[in-house]
Amino acid sequence: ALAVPVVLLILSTVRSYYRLSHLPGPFLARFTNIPRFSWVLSNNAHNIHIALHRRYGPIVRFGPNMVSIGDPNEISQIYGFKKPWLKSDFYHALLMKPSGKPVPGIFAAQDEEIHRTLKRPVSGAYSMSTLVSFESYVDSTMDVFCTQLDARFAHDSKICDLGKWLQMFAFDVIGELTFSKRLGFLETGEDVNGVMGSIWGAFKQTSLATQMPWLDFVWINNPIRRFLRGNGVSPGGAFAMARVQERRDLHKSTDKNDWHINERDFLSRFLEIAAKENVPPYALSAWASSNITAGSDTTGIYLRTLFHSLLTHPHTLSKLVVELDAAASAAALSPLASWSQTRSLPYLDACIKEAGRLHPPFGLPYERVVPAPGATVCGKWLPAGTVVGMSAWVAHRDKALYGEDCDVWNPERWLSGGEEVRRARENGLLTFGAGTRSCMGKHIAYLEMYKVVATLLRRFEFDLVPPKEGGHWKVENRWFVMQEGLLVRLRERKTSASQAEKE
Ligand code: HEM
Repeated sequence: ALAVPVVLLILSTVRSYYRLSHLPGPFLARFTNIPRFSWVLSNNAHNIHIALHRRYGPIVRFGPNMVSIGDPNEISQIYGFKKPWLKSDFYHALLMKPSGKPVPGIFAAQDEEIHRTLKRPVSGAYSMSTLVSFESYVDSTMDVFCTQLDARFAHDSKICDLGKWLQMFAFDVIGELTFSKRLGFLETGEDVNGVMGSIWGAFKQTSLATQMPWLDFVWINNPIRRFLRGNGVSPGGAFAMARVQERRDLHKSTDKNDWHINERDFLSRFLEIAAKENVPPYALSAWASSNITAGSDTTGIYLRTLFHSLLTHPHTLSKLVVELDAAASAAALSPLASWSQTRSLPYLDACIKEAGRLHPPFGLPYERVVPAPGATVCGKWLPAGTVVGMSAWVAHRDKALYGEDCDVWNPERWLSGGEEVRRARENGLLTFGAGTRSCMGKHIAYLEMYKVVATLLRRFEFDLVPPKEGGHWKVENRWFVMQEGLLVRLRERKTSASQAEKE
């Protein structure tokens, strides 16, 4: 009786082996997903992926049905706007399943119809033109951030875990923008209710399931394990839903017929849309929680890379500080830097681009499915149904595009080479994804980052704490490429502006 399934298994393995046998790659990966699962388990998948592409070339077979692409020229075919290729089952593993059943979300939706239904009504809220209306929320959080750094660390040589504080800033900004309420991390200096810890804990498991989506059923979301651990909503989701309820109660208790209870935060926009338009019941929670999960850690990781790179390359830090000081002396940069002021600082812009290139926050390929009848990618035919993906880490280390020194921090690369080269380099960036499913929060993330980097570097001086005092820089890839060990000592800078303010 066992013979039939065994024969079927052998036949299907042989068939899947031959479907893509014309592609190079590690031998075992032709038969099983275990290698790519183990790369993620090692916390170092991004570096393994880069090494494999350097060995085998721009197209590498990562699994029986998974192919990784490294050539930035293929971005438009795979992710383009014309006929977008659908997201693979990688994303199924990421869907929230509070009671076992997946709840659709903008980020992870595989079905184009569901994605459109969720995205269309709210996309205007994320556009460049809406951005300025969110600026005051970033300002109020930056103000708290600076006050806390000043009070806790600037007056003695106490060690500050700047990496943790940048992450807390990124979460609190999103709380402000979305709900007009910070999560309270900056005020307390702590991960209130374990929101940050629980997201990272979940990613440690789901990142593994993305490589073998059936694991999600047999292990992570196995009904027996779920029963044992209880259903429960994540602390981040609970925070979001509590804010929605609060706002609804407030709305009921006022006679106002609109949702503009306090300015125009995201929640007021979401509730207004949900009241006017015919949207599915899960839409509101999908919108309210996606800002926290997609927009907080990502921005925190990006900021850590930026500060770590500047502090380990002091000549680039000095150059940036000179640019900021010159702008301030020309009255073109306020103590709480404004978005419009920071947009005209070319070296700041180059540093921000370079941080996103060198250490993109997402560290696994963005997987898509080749549509019928198949497609030629990097000169090789891929039959319909093949899963292909590009990792930003691999694409951003394309030597032909970014230069021989692409493994190291060099903001100057964004200021040299002429307009055409710069444009091609920008188009090769996958930091925020590409095409129809690219990041909706990109402008918001830039708004936060340009402002906070300029503000902090004008106000404080930072010294890295050396490894012998605990400053061990450590990077762990579980889809988010998290860092640890950005420890600093800081003090207020004696700029002419701060002197004048004191006098
Ligand atoms: C530096 C910070 C950020 C980075 C690096 C980043 C990166 C990305 C990437 C790579 C994707 C596409 C992933 C894929 O194709 O699988 C994405 C999608 C998305 N991001 Fe971001 N993101 C950032 C900040 C934000 C912020 C601040 C928000 C919200 C306020 C946000 C909301 C979203 C949403 C809703 C999507 C799904 C879009 C769709 O599928 O249509 N992100 N992000």
